[in-house]
Amino acid sequence: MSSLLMLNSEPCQRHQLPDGELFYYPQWVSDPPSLFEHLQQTIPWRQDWISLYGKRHPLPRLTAWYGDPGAAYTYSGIAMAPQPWTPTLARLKAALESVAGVPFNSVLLNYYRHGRDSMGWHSDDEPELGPNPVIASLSLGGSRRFVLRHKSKPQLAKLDLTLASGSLLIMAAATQHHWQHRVPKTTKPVAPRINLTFRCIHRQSPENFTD
Ligand SMILES: O=C(O)CCC(=O)C(=O)O
Ligand SMILES: [Fe+2]
Repeated sequence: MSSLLMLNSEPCQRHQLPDGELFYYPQWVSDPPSLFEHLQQTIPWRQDWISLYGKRHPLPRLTAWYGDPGAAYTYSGIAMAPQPWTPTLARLKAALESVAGVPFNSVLLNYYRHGRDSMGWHSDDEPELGPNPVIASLSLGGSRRFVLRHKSKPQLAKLDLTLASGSLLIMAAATQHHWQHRVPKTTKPVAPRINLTFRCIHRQSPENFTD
């Protein structure tokens, strides 16, 4: 697998958002099609469901969750038990830690099969991610729009990015506190896409609470 993971960290585009910070590396993975195919074929993709007003709906994408034992996480109301790191995901994690300068202990993988798969407006601001989480987002396969909007200043323009195959987007500083993001559906024909978001889940230990 090592040939799949020759990684470049230049050039980097910095987007200094009001109340947030993004770094974008358009070509971070050297051979995106091979890494896409490897993950598409070896990850046990699963269909999750959410309950809305008592009715169950399939999430419009497939997911998988890997991480250190104990990095349990609740995502969109779904409790995710992490699977142990594969060699490929462990290598990606180590390389991303050195670019981002922070440790990661888990990764959420999303598989967008076609343009009707999507992710709605949200922030990655669950308490277990801590106050200013650094999130490293790797994209492979079809390019999709990734849109950000400020939560409390609607006068600020949305930031409309297209995440290319092999790109790395790092979201840092207070971005998750002040901004939401989404991957909208599209009626244009698009190739399947895999996105990986590396995160650090802080365990909620009893000594964190004072009474
Ligand atoms: O697919 C993407 O680019 C975004 C994924 C995302 O926002 C998430 O996993 O929280
Ligand atoms: Fe997100």
